[in-house]
Amino acid sequence: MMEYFHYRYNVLWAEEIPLPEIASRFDTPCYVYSRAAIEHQWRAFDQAFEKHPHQICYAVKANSNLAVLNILARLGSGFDIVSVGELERVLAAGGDPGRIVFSGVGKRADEMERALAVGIACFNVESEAELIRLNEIAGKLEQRAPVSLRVNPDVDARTHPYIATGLRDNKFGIEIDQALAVYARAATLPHIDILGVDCHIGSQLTSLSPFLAALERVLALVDQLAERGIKIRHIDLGGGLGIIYRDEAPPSPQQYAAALRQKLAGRNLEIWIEPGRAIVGNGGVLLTRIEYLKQAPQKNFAIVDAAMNDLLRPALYDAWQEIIPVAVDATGEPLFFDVVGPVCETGDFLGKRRQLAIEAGDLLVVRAAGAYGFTMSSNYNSRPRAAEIMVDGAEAHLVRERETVESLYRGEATLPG
Ligand SMILES: Cc1ncc(COP(=O)(O)O)c(C=O)c1O
Ligand SMILES: N[C@@H](CCCC[NH3+])C(=O)O
Repeated sequence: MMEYFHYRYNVLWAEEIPLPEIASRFDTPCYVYSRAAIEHQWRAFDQAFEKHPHQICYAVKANSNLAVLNILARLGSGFDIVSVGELERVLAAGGDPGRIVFSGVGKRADEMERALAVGIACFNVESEAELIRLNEIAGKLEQRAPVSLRVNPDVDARTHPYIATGLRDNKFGIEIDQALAVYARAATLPHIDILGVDCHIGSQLTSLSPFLAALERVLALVDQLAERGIKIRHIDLGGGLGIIYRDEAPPSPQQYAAALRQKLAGRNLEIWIEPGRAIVGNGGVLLTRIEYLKQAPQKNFAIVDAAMNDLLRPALYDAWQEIIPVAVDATGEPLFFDVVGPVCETGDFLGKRRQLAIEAGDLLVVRAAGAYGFTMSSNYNSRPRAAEIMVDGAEAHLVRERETVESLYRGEATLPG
């Protein structure tokens, strides 16, 4: 009798829909998400701040599937966006514009206009030039733009260099030493309303100390601003709390929130945060089928139907994500395999040297793929993007169709003549 994979340790899937059933209904590769897991994580953050005034602005870039956004909107979540595309997705999913913060170093004029028109909660402004542009556009619309300045606190997040954002060398934010001057300028601008101070130091952080170091610097700035008559209502500490992929031991949302609450005790400051990965990362898997096994004296390959275009993290960051067979009745000797996709790049792998007892045709899951999985996927090698499935109790819903091959060239043209 075939037993079906279901989740172990840190993931909370109440559901037990057999993944082979999902694969045969929706085909592979596909992303499978759990509503229960996503809701559980959002609530964990929300409850952990207890009575301290707070706002959880989920970072849409981690997973922008409409069903995911809708689940969070129904919980009353805020959203952190970085483009007008993300803004429209949040609105389409029923998100409240009054709970949206807009981050990013390169906001275009049309993006600012649209965000002002729908009445977002706050722009996290990343440079003086952006501030000036926002003031002009808000003026044209006869509005005042709500603003935090994103400061770069020069704190080492101790994460992969590609996803560390809070060091002086990174492109993000305004150097904290210059922040006072930029706030003073902002205070003179007629169409800018100063609300807060923002920072985000990086992603997949596995210890509290960089968050606390950044918060201390931000609080010192808040005090200096108060001395100059500039009142700050909230601090936005960004996202970045890490998850378990392998053997990391990140703080829980409870530990994280408790540490922040302690630092903010006695201050009249709301805390806003922008977690992405920690809300959805462990709420999703990538389901893929083995096309071929290729065994050689030196090396074995499991060639699967998902590839770097579906899940880029291993190729881009050398990220390790657990890969396990769906069926747990495997017989046969486990061997070491590189699990690779069909894309024509040597860097196209999902995992290296994984000990697996598998056969061609078997299903595998890549775990912790709910964040930065589908959202970083591409059509490289003209591969259609995978389907996305949401498991909700005893039901599995198709929440984004697999792309068709025809959709890959819709809107393109050959030259006339
Ligand atoms: C400004 C900003 N906020 C929030 C996030 C979300 O980060 P994470 O998914 O690590 O929580 C990011 C990405 O690192 C970001 O750049
Ligand atoms: N895409 C990255 C995280 C970057 C976060 C965006 N600021 C990852 O998969 O880990």
